[in-house]
Amino acid sequence: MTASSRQFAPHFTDQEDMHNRPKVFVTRNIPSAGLAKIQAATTCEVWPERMPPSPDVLAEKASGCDGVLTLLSDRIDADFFDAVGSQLKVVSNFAVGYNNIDVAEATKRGIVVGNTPDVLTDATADIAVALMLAAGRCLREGLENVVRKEWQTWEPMEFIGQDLSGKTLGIVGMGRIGHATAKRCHFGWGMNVIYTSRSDKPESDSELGASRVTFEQLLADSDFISVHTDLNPETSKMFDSAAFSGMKSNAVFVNTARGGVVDQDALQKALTNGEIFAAGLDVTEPEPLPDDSPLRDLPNCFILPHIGSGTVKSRDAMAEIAADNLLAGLEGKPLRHQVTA
Ligand SMILES: NC(=O)c1ccc[n+]([C@@H]2O[C@H](COP(=O)([O-])OP(=O)(O)OC[C@H]3O[C@@H](n4cnc5c(N)ncnc54)[C@H](O)[C@@H]3O)[C@@H](O)[C@H]2O)c1
Ligand SMILES: O=C(O)[C@H](O)CO
Repeated sequence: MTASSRQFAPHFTDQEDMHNRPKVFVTRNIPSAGLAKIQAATTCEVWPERMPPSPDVLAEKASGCDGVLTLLSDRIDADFFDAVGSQLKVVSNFAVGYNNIDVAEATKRGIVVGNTPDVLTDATADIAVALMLAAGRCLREGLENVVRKEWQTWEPMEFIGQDLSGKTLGIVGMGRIGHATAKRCHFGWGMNVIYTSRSDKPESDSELGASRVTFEQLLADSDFISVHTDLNPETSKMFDSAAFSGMKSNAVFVNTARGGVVDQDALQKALTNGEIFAAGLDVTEPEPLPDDSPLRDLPNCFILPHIGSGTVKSRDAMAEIAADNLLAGLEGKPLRHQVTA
C-alpha cells in the first residue's frame, strides 16, 4: 500500500456492516492498481462490458451512488446529476481531459471532480512524436503497400516524406504534454519550437529555446503542428478551413488532444487538395470515427484509436490516482487532483 492510498482509504473493516460503506459505480473495468482500492473501501459495482453504458443505463446504475468513476466516453451533465441524486459527492474521471463533464454544474451542486494529470504525459507525448513520424514519413502508404502485396521493387520516387531534423515544430497548447512533445523534438531532432498558449511559458523558452507566437504565425511557419490544448469553447473547431489554408503545403498536422478541436470536413479537404502534406490523429470526433468517414480512406491520414495514454505504467498510475480521488471525495478530503470550472 502506498503512502497516498493509506492517506485516502476510508477506515472500513471487514466486520463493519457492508451497508455503511459508500456506494459507487465504476463505469468500466480499470487496472487493479486502482480498482482493488475502491473495492476494498466501498460497495462497488463495475460495468462489466466492453462498450460503455448508454446515458440512461449509466444514470440508472449510478442512481443512489455517493461517487462515480467515469471515462472520457461518459457524458456527465445536469441530467445525469438529476437522475443520480443529491447524495452524489464525487466524480472521478479516469483521464486528464475532463471535457466530458459539466464541471460548473457539478460545482454548483457541491460535487467535486477529479482527473489524472502528469502520469500520462510521457506516454502521450511519445504517441504525438510517433504520429509525426508516421504521417510525415508515409508509413501508412508503406505498410499498405506491403500488406496488399504491391511491393515490387525499391522505389526511388515513392514513399517520400518530410524530414523532422532541423524543421520548425508548432505546439498549440504548451502545457504538460505540449512541453514533453517539444522536448523530444528539440533534443531528438534539433527542431526549432514555436508555440501558442494562454500565457507565456518561461520554462519552455529557457529549456527549449522556444518562442510564443500568434496562432496565424504558428500556422504559417510550422513544418509540423502538434495540438495539445484541452477542448474548451475557445479551442473547439479552431482548426477550420482558414487554419488549414494558413499552413505550409509540406505541413504535417498531428492531434493527440481532442477530436473536437478540428473541423474534420476542412481537414479532409486540406489533405485531399494538397493544402497540407499529411495528418496524424489519435483522437477524432466522434470516436470511433464512423465507418464511412472519408478520413479513414485517405492514404495521407494516419489514425489511431485514442491510445495516447496506453502504457502499463500510465494506465496503472491513472487507475491509482482515479481511485484516490474517488475515495478522498467520498470522505470529504482534498483530492490528489481536483479540477475547477
Ligand atoms: N490522446 C490521448 O490519449 C490523450 C492523453 C492525455 C491527454 N490528452 C488531451 O491532451 C490535453 C492536454 O493535456 P495536458 O496534461 O498537457 O494539459 P495541460 O492543461 O497541461 O495543457 C493544456 C494547455 O493548453 C493551453 N490552452 C488552452 N486553451 C488554449 C488556446 N485557446 N490556445 C492555446 N493554448 C491553449 C492551456 O493554457 C495549457 O497550457 C488534455 O486536456 C486531453 O484532452 C489526450
Ligand atoms: O485525457 C486523457 O487522459 C486521455 O484522452 C485518455 O488517457
